[in-house]
Amino acid sequence: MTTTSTTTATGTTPAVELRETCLSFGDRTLWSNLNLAVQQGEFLAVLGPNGSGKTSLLKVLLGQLAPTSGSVRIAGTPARAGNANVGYVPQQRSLDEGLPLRGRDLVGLGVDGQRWGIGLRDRAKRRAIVDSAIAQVGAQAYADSPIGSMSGGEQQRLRIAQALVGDPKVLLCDEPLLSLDIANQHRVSDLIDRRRRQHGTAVLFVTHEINPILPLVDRVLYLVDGQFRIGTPDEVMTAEVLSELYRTEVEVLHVRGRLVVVGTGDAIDALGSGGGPRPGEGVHHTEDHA
Ligand SMILES: Nc1ncnc2c1ncn2[C@@H]1O[C@H](COP(=O)(O)OP(=O)(O)OP(=O)(O)O)[C@@H](O)[C@H]1O
Repeated sequence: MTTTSTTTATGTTPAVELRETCLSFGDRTLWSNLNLAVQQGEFLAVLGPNGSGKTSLLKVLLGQLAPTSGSVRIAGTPARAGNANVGYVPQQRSLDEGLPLRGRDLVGLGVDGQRWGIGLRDRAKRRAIVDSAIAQVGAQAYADSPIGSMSGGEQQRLRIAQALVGDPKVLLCDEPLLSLDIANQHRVSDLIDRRRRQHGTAVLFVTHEINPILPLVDRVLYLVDGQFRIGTPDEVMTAEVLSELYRTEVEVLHVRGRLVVVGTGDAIDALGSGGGPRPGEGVHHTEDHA
């Protein structure tokens, strides 16, 4: 296993670095020989069909899952659970309406779980940190309301505030736009984009839909059935590359600045890729969530 971290041409340590990483469950390999350095402020979209290992990759970076082999570093140190350098926006679950938790309490959980402690003398500092995180996502108007009474978009902004409250170097987002309308998709993705530009936070953004974030994406990691490709959207989102990955003929159309990926459901099912796209989705990336 590698023990040292590389530096880039500009002398900075990558925010995320995987070297010769492999993840297997039993005889199923999700990926192997994965080499990836994500730089500070870089926006990496992680794409792939259901079951291809996107969430598992985030779990490896969170230190919740050990890779089968290879090394995983966050800001130069081995990945480990509870790392203050990592902020995490989990897959959206709708929060229980009866949950006795205000928006600011949810954000505060991010403080308590990180480096700040909860002693009495820290209260003023803690409040200032939480207020600042709430302001950064523009959630002041509803931060004192019960979380269960908020809309999906409002809840999602507060989840992002929770993930950012410890000022992490890496932000991991698991389908953060799911079930949001287009206006809220834009608000949430703009927030994340502003953060990485202003603070140099690296973003790994798992999604089934690249179009809502296409203008923000520096590179794509596309996982399919044990294979992967890494490159700019122009390099990876091509008929040639995706047909090779999916092992079937896939077309990529450019329609009014959007990418439309077309394949047949039958052919995708035939891949046996641990699930494939959801019923009726084809190869996905076809429409925004409306
Ligand atoms: N702890 C585990 N033990 C065994 N198999 C697992 C474990 N965790 C995940 N898997 C399997 O690994 C595969 C990848 O799961 P993962 O959740 O990473 O996929 P995904 O790409 O995020 O899928 P989706 O798009 O549906 O969220 C799945 O087939 C899953 O059942």
